[in-house]
Amino acid sequence: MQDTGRPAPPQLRTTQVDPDDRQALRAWAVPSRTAFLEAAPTEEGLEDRRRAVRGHRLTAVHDTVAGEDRVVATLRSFDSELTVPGAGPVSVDAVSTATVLPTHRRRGLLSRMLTADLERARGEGHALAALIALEAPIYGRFGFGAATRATSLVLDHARVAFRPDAPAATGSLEFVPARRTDELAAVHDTARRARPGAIARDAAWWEAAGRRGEGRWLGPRGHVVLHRDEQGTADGYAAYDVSDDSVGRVPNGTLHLRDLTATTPSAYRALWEFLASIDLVRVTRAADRPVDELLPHLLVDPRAVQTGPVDDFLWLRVLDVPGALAARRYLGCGTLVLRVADPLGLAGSTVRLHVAAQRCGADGWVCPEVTTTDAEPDVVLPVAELGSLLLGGTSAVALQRAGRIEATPAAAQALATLMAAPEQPWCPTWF
Ligand SMILES: CC(=O)SCCNC(=O)CCNC(=O)[C@H](O)C(C)(C)COP(=O)(O)OP(=O)(O)OC[C@H]1O[C@@H](n2cnc3c(N)ncnc32)[C@H](O)[C@@H]1OP(=O)(O)O
Repeated sequence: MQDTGRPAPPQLRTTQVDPDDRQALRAWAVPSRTAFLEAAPTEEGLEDRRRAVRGHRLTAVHDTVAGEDRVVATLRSFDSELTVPGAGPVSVDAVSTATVLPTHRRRGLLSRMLTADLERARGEGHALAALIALEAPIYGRFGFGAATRATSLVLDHARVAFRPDAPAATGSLEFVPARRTDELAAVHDTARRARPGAIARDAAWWEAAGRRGEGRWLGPRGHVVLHRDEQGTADGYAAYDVSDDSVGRVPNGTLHLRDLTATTPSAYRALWEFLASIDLVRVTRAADRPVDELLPHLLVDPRAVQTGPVDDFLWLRVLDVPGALAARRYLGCGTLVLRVADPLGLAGSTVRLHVAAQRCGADGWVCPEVTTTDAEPDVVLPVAELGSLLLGGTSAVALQRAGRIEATPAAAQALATLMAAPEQPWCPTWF
């Protein structure tokens, strides 16, 4: 692994924080919230945090400030699962809470914490690491590439009419208490296993979701509505908060959709139809929705749904090139030699990716053969670009035209065809 070139001053030391050590957790949480421009945690907030991060790896960098030991930088990571095209979930090192106090910025502390975590993850056999970037220019240098995108949407309820050929809304809907999350978790788990880009939500995530309040998944005025199919099995849910901006006697409510997950098109339609029919509400606003949202296709007037802006969401870091390429399945076929360059020296290698039609499964996805090779490459690319390509959300043709990968137009097209996936990758979960 390359050194960052900027050794931390000797008085800085790194520790691992036990979330059950309340004093250590507070010392860790306060500077991270300062860096995120948030207030120091309340006792209740700290307890929430403790529950959410139990079992996670919490790194703290300490400095001596005015004679006192202070945490000046933090990083959190945990083992999770990420769904890849055609093959379901694979293990991933999920990285979060990368913060450095403004007094200690640009001394290489993020570099030190992040490279140590990536090296550990690779050593433990993870082929991938993932994070959600607050600022886009930071993580490319660490080998992360933007792999999923998300968009906001506004639905104008007055313009909603479903097309006659839209899937019928069968089954039933019911409000469920926020704390009764078992069926919601089961619906989400089924959905995320089928959606490239989605990561797992653990029991602590759902436990937190079950508690209402400002800034939580379900705000103080929020509701969860559960959809069941005709056999009574839960197959979709929507969680939303509401606000009322009525002036005088003209109703002007807004529904703030926190989460809508469905495992069938019928449940999906039923949930949107329900939301659009709630009295006193004029619009639904939602953030972090998929860029290939189904809803406009179901409506007589697709412009009832206004989308944008579109932003990157999940960033992927390949830690093992053959492992990452072999983890997913492919719909095309062909053979390409890829030379992957890694600025941190963790995963650089040259591999032959061979996808043969006769290895096609019943579902059409093909299991690849991936081997290291000394052959001349068809495509030379930085590891960050491989992270962007892996889930099928970015086209190799675009990266070649932008000068970010070296390939002939024909080789870029062949790689784009191999990596293509029928759905845009989407991660609906902040971590
Ligand atoms: C996964 C997540 O947790 S996303 C949240 C990230 N955290 C935040 O946004 C909170 C506020 N910001 C911070 O806490 C810090 O400024 C951090 C964590 C972003 C950066 O920490 P630092 O210790 O200053 O980073 P470090 O000194 O290791 O810099 C590494 C490189 O990234 C660059 N870099 C760091 N921050 C930024 C930035 N905001 N924009 C562009 N480049 C940046 C540095 O210039 C440096 O590049 P160089 O090696 O070419 O000189």
